[in-house]
Amino acid sequence: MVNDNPAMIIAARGLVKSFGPIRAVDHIDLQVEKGEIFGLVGPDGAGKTTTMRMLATILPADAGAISVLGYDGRTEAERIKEHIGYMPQRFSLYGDLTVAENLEFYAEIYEVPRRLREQRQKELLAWANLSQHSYKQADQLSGGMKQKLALACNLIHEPAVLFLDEPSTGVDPVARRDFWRILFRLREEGATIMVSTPYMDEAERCDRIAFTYNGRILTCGTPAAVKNLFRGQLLLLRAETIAMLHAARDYLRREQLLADVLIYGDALHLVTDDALETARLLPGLLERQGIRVTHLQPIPPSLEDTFAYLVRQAGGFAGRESS
Ligand SMILES: Nc1ncnc2c1ncn2[C@@H]1O[C@H](COP(=O)(O)OP(=O)(O)OP(=O)(O)O)[C@@H](O)[C@H]1O
Repeated sequence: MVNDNPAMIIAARGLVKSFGPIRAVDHIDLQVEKGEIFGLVGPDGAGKTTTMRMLATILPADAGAISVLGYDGRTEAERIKEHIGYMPQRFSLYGDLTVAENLEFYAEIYEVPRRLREQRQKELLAWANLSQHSYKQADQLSGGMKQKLALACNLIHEPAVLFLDEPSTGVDPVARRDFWRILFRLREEGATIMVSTPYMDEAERCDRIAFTYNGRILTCGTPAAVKNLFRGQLLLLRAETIAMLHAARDYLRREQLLADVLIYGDALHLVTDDALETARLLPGLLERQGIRVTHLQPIPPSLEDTFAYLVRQAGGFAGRESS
């Protein structure tokens, strides 16, 4: 039995999916409790979309078992579809239809009884702050409004479980915060939400996360518990110029003086066994390479540092170069 714990709203065991030679999902197990916001977190190509599509019963798995709301993914996919909302990465709003017409369209798709539609649409428009825009064509909305309308379309049938695939991609930070406020409200109302994201600030907002990489789950837990897995000490380093920062990264990587060297915007994160000793020796060492250090201090690990650490432990490279 894939789900022997009734508190688990979403459960997967041994999920596998390949596309030709590519193993997109490689034996994934996960369990999501009622009322959780659960994040599938990882870089492009990690397998988040494929996992979510299997859980939403849109894509058959090659192997493994799924249960959503106690329904079996193999034999009761139609029941699952009735009770979930699934918002794919490129969710189709109809640009030439108005906001209200889009909601009506999805009410039809989700077979919401006609007598309930008007009331639900009104509530959702108010709830998403879109009431004054209901006459506008979807194409005329801002990115954040489009995203809220897309979410509203997926809530028209009042699903108990929501699958949101990278809902914040391409949305500005203010709209993203706004969107998360809506997700928190949905959680309060009892919804269970699975959201995929490559962004660590979004991962921090989840109740629990699963770090995904190369089709596998590296670890799963609360953001705080996941950060606790980091081993080593971290230093943040800034240099006089960005060119010097890059030179420092190249030098430290070449000489393999540290466990890891990652660039984060205008700073390096240095992973070391002994932060004090590294901080004592490094400025002089870099000075001799013509690199002037302006800032060097110990910092606690972020989720991003922990992800890079876990990928390293798994023998991979997180590939984070956000400079
Ligand atoms: N229909 C498909 N045909 C062939 N390969 C696919 C298909 N769908 C996904 N893949 C491959 O499977 C792997 C996982 O892709 P997936 O889209 O699940 O990852 P992701 O973590 O959601 O990343 P992204 O954010 O880029 O969508 C990738 O290597 C991808 O190229």
